[in-house]
Amino acid sequence: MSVTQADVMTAMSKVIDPELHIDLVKAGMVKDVRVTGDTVKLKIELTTPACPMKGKIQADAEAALKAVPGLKTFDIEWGAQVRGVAGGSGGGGALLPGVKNILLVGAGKGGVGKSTVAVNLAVSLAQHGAKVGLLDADFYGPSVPLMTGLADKRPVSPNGKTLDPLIAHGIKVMSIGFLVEADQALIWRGPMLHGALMQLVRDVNWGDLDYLILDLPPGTGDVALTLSQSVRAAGAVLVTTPQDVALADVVRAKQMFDKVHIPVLGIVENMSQFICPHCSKATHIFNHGGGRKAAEMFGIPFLGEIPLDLKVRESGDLGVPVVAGAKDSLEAKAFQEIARNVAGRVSAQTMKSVPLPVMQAR
Ligand SMILES: Nc1ncnc2c1ncn2[C@@H]1O[C@H](COP(=O)(O)OP(=O)(O)OP(=O)(O)O)[C@@H](O)[C@H]1O
Repeated sequence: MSVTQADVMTAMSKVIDPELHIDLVKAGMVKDVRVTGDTVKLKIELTTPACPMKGKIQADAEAALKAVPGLKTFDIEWGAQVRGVAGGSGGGGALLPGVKNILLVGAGKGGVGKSTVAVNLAVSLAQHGAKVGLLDADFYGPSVPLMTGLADKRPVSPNGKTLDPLIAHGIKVMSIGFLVEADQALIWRGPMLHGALMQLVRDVNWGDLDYLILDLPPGTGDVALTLSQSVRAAGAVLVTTPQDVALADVVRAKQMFDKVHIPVLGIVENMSQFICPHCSKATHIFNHGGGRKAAEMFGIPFLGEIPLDLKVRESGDLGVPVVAGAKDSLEAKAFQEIARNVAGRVSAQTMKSVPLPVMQAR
């Protein structure tokens, strides 16, 4: 009994991507199917290199191929092609045609670790193989230059009009902190802030990016409003600390994004517990579970929690994010898992807006 391409496609159409709730064939992930006798070679192209479901998809795809009658061996090549929101053209639209997905990192109030999450998320996605940019739009306290080790560097303009982003830890970086003195930015409001943000978005040579991550100022809706008028963000990640009082801030932040029609991808709980480096006992300094509670309250995903740890603070101050400097630490692993969860949520978001490709069996 000889195996056909149709048999292979039928088998693949039974494998469901658990994040996207759609089968691999309908999602256009199955490519280059070549059958030779009782052997098949094919490529499965995931929607992000940081796919949180790769293990499950791989196991299910292999089981489906093993069940094809007459098929003895198979060889799956794994790849990834990040898709963009806005009907596939990418969330950057006409303003940033090379940018597929714009992700916002926000918080209801300052000091909860929003910049720390934005930097580690960006570096972690790049470590998975994605092309990533990080734009520090926290005009009132830009900390990205310090956290990426670029505090004493300045971007250059090769043509006198646009700026090249700086590069650190595999990501492109731009910050208002590279361009103005800290006390200058503090007084910006309304039109000035709008103008400065648009410059950082439009007049920087971002090039082709899978993800452009924006570190937003805490609390304020000004930046989110400006962005929602010019680009289509794939969604926002909300950072909170676990205490009950932080819940009120998360509610405010969620309402702000709802108002400007930016979907909230999920909540990250930072400083969720302190693990004693001597006895490994967990202490819930700021309580525990507030982020999860907020996520349940809104019916949005809980993306994960980061412990309170000296390494996270020290690595931030040293300009080497913990996912780069202490890859195997508990904290880095927590950030990596959050990055995969975010990438998965973005893929699900793009599926809602991308017309599904027509699969052509060869
Ligand atoms: N999980 C953590 N463990 C230890 N220190 C942390 C952790 N997360 C953040 N920090 C530290 O807390 C301080 C504030 O973090 P960060 O600048 O990321 O917060 P933020 O919410 O962006 O603040 P702001 O909006 O005011 O700029 C930093 O010194 C950072 O290194």
